[in-house]
Order: sequence, then structure tokens, then C-alpha cells
Amino acid sequence: TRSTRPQRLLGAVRRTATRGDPRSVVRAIDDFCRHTEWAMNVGDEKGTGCILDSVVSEVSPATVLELGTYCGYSTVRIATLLPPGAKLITLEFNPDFALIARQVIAWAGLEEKVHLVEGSSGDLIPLMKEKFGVKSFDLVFLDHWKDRYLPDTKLLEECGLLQKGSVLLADNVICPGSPDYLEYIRNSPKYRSQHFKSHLEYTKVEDGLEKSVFLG
Ligand SMILES: Oc1cc(-c2ccc(F)cc2)cc2cncnc12
Ligand SMILES: [Mg+2]
Repeated sequence: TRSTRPQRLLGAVRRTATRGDPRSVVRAIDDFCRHTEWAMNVGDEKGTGCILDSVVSEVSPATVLELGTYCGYSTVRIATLLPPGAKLITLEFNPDFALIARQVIAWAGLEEKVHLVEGSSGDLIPLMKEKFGVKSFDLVFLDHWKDRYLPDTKLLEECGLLQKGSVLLADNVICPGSPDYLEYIRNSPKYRSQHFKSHLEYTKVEDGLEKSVFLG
């Protein structure tokens, strides 16, 4: 039977990236998606130049939550920039994506820094403290279903998983878009938000990331 897009993306990583070299894994995925087959990775424009990399470096988080692993592209991007001892927990609902992402993360040699958990964010976020020993997250990267951005943000608040200074970074707030999330986060006195215009990965379509600092 025909392979899936994530399987073809993993094949490109195995063929062209060096084991244990996360930057070569990121480059292999970007090249594959730009020249062979588009895939919904945050990409090199929203990744490198502007925002994801600079926010991670600026926050230098000890604990990161990523919502939506897909093939592990942003997982590898973020984990590469983490200080020693830092942990990244990434949640993926789709078991086929999770299986590919585990192999991409392993190829990059980042298994020690990354804990991939399969399941729905709505079910897993309330378990973060008791099951994963997380006190709070310094950085949350929202990159999953757009209609889960707002409920999951409220859940993080209710579960006491955000502290003063915690940063939420949301992908795709323009395309596909998450209007209810933007409305809430930009008008809530609990957050200070900033929008970074960019483009949908590997295209000229308008998109952007929203960075919001939790004020406690
Ligand atoms: O970065 C993303 C992009 C798109 C997407 C797909 C199709 C299209 F036409 C436009 C945009 C979907 C996503 C779902 N989850 C996480 N990230 C995503
Ligand atoms: Mg995205």
C-alpha cells in the first residue's frame, strides 16, 4: 500500500540527515517539504529567522510543553535549543504521527530531552503534575488543532500549570486561524500578547505566531 506523508518525511530524514545531528534533521525536513512534498511543520521561516528559535533562546525554559508533535520537526528545533537538564513534553493525538515522531527525535539523538506522550491534550494536561512531576511550564508551544487552543489554555490555567512569566507561543493564528483564542488572549488582563507576522510554512500565504506572557 502507498506510504503516508509522515513515512516519506521520515525516509528523507534517514537518507539525508546525520544521526545525532539535530540541525541536519531540521534541514532535511525543510528541504523535503520545500522541494518534494509540503507538510505542516512550523517550517524554517517561522522557525529560524523570526520567532520559534528566538523565543526559545530568550525564555531558555527548564520545562516546555508542545501541543501537537506531528513528525517532530518543532520538537527537534526546540529541544536543540534547551539548556542542559531541561525537559520537553510533547503531546500527539494521532498514533501514526507519534510513531514517526519518535523515530525522527531518536535520529536527532534527542530522546533524553524529549518525552512524547500519545493522547488528547484535554485528557493529558490535568495529569501533568501527578504523572509527570511538572510544577509549571516556562514555555508552551501550541501547534495542534486550532479549536483546542482556547480550551487547553484555560485548562493550563485551571491546573495551575502556568506561573508569572510563562510564555505561550501559538502557531497558525492566521492560517488556519484560531480567532476565539486570539480574542481571549488579547483581551485577557492575565496576558500580554505580541503578534509576529509570517507566512504559512514553505508558502507565501499569510500566517503568524502569537506570543503571550502569563502575568499571574
Ligand atoms: O502549521 C499548520 C498548518 C496547517 C495547514 C494545513 C493546510 C492548509 F491549507 C493550511 C494550513 C495545519 C496545521 C495543523 N496543526 C498544526 N499546524 C498546522
Ligand atoms: Mg503549525
